[in-house]
Amino acid sequence: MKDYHALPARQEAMRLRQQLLSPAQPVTGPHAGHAGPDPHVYDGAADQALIVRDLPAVAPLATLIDRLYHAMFTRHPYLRQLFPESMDFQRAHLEHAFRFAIEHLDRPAELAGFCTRLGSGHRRLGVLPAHYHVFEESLVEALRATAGEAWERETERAWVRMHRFVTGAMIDGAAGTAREPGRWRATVVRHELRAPDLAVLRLHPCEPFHHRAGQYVPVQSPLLPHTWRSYTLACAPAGDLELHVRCVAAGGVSEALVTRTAPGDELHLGRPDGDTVLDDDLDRDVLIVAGGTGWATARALLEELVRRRPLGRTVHLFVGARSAAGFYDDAALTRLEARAPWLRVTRVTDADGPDPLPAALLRHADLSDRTAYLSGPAGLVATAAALLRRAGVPDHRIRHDPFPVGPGPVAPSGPPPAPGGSAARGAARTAPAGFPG
Ligand SMILES: NC(=O)C1=CN([C@@H]2O[C@H](COP(=O)(O)OP(=O)(O)OC[C@H]3O[C@@H](n4cnc5c(N)ncnc54)[C@H](O)[C@@H]3O)[C@@H](O)[C@H]2O)C=CC1
Repeated sequence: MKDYHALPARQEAMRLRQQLLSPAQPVTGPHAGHAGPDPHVYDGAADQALIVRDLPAVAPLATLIDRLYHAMFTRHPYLRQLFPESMDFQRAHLEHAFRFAIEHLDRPAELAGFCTRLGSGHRRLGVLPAHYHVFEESLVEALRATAGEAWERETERAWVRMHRFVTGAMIDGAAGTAREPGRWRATVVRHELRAPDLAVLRLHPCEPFHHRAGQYVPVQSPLLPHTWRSYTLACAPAGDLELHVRCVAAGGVSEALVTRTAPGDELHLGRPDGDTVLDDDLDRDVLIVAGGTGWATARALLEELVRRRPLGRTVHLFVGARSAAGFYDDAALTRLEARAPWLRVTRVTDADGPDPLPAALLRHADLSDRTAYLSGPAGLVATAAALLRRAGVPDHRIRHDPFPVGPGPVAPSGPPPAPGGSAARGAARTAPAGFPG
């Protein structure tokens, strides 16, 4: 039955992909009719140079994006219903996605890999390949309206090629996962308030759901249609799922999950993602640094380590909270400690002095020869990553999730603008996907 649905979806994706990449595919306006980029020979560096050169003509990107959405919803009003009521988060994400694509255009293989994953994840949003064409028309309209008379058509063609390159990879990603559901349903089976602003939720997936320890998952509550936020799953794969959610602001998904969700409610989950996972071969000691609800990642990794028994290896966990009461899941940590003789735990609170987690790390004699997993507030992750790099840990052995979306300059090449300097390249470090909370 699943195959029955997967086949037409795959055929439709292939047809639209071919159409998008076809030389005969018209682009709106008088300069229509250029070839779309072949992903294998695409000269992203040349397009990047053109786009970056003429970026001031379409700046600020926020205005360009306003015009793009305006054009899209004017031409196709039905598309508005695919988006959340407030478009603020969406606009910020799209701006970040543009910056990310432009910055990575001179590394097409890396960009394509990222977009393939993004496309798989976008299936949960109900995005169809046909929507990408509508988006392209709206993009071109917005570019022309923003740049005015001075607009270079060659630069426009570079934008269109970039868009087609990105969407081609996204369509491939969506087609490659067409056998999976685009989203999963999960029932809340337990909801515990561990602090007035912090809840631990236990979820029972209604369909088979596969993730790896340390990955995050986009979550949608029926209380906020079309709004998704990512949370790290605080468990190794073993049936039910656990989320640790701190409510940071009113009106968002976190508030809905903490204050307005109860057992019996149904949530939607997107495809799990993230590279903060254990290597297949545990070939060196492990260091885990977790602050606040970043403990969710640490707990998942530790559960997996207990299952795999890292013989001959040690694992050192540095876990931090603002105060002793902030160790909201200490019973679980104590249980894990009892089962793991190879585990050493250092608990710190802000009463231990300024920047207690980084300070505790510095006191730890040897940081160099290990694989490190970092999770929690972005400032903490950036500081810890910088300390580890200074201690000689190579980038590919410093694992953490992408930093939250934020504005930044578009640079023609080099690493994404992560706080604390260049970041590990094994995974996307600043990314248009939602940052797990
Ligand atoms: N996969 C991941 O990386 C995950 C990230 N998070 C993020 O973690 C954060 C957790 O927030 P809370 O629980 O409110 O944490 P919190 O603000 O209560 O801080 C927890 C610990 O981190 C330390 N810390 C905070 N900011 C720091 C900084 N700039 N530099 C050095 N140390 C710092 C504190 O001293 C404390 O020990 C949220 O922003 C959430 O989005 C949460 C879960 C998973």
